[in-house]
Amino acid sequence: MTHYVDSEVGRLNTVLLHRPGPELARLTPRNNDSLLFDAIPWVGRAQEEHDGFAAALHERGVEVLYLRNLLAEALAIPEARAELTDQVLADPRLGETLRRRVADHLGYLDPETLSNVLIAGLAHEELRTGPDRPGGLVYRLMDRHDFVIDPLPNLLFTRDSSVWIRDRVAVTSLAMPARRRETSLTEAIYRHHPRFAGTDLVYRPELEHVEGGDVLLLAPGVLAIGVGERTTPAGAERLARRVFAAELAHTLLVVPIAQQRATMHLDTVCTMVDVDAVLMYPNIADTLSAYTVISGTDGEPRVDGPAPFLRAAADAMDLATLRVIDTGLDPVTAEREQWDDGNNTLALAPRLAVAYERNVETNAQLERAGVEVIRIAGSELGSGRGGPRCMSCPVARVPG
Ligand SMILES: NC(=O)NCCC[C@H](N)C(=O)O
Repeated sequence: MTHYVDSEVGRLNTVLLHRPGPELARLTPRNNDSLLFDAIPWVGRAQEEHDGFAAALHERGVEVLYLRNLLAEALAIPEARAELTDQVLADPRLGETLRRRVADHLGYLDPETLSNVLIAGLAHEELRTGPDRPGGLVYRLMDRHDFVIDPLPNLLFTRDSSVWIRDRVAVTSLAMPARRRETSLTEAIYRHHPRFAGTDLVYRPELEHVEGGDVLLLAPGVLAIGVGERTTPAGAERLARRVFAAELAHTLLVVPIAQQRATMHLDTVCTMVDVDAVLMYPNIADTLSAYTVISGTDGEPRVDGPAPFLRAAADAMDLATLRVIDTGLDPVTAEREQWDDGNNTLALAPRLAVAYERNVETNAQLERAGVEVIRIAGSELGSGRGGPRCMSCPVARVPG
């Protein structure tokens, strides 16, 4: 099995998705902000929409791996099980008594049920306690709406917790507390699942913050990385050092983006739809800049710039120009469609992209520019503020 990704647009062979499940049913008006959702999704409809997304990929010959299944399979391996339960039990909120109770509870679960609990979390009332099984002071003082193990509704956005760069995987370091535990699951899958035996990790969750939505593989050997609300400049520098040391890339473009929710990741404003074309939010196309980082002869990253992003990218990619397809014909439409993930397309091959159907103008722009658009429904999926690219982690693409 070849796991290899060196571009955004090489024909997609294998992708990692997460079909949303009970973790979405944990969202309430009390917790949706801290869990990074803008609304309370209708779970059944979100699942239907996600199945539509997966079916569109299947129809085009893409192998779809589901994170929930890989996790359950990995949890059948004792080391993986021990690591993941220890990690949950290390939560300092628990205290000794509750920690013992949770350990008992998890100890009885089969791998599939444990996988579901690690994803959906454990609610206060789901933990069996009683005179013979006391929860202790911490449990007594918990609000019944609190979670003993927090749910991971953003696991849906598999792009962010790991990124394949050639034959290595970067397990990222997520910035938001609500998402941190996601990478313990992805790391366990890559380290323990037989399918990924022998895969080297080029980045790890304990390093400086880097999120996958900020990493674009512009061309073989050329990465762009957004720095803003999530990925930090220190994270970008660390990733540069690691990919240079492993000879996975020769150039990394560091792209500052506004530190706000609408532009939380670089892929919310820019995705690639052809080897020489990006779909880009027009309100920033002319102002986006990039620092070009290359590996110096002494191994230290050498930094040039800033320069306009489109110029720096074309130079690094050895192109005369990088074509820009912009989202929306007027600034208001562009702003609305950018918010609804119009820019966030997933390329299945050059000039073939999956996009949310609701972004009518953006999709028409893509078609005018010669890109075939596979439209999917996303009214419920979009409540987490992510589109087709955010919801997919390419594991194998035809090399560029
Ligand atoms: N690459 C992406 O833009 N992913 C979308 C992440 C959305 C999620 N609710 C978050 O705030 O992290």
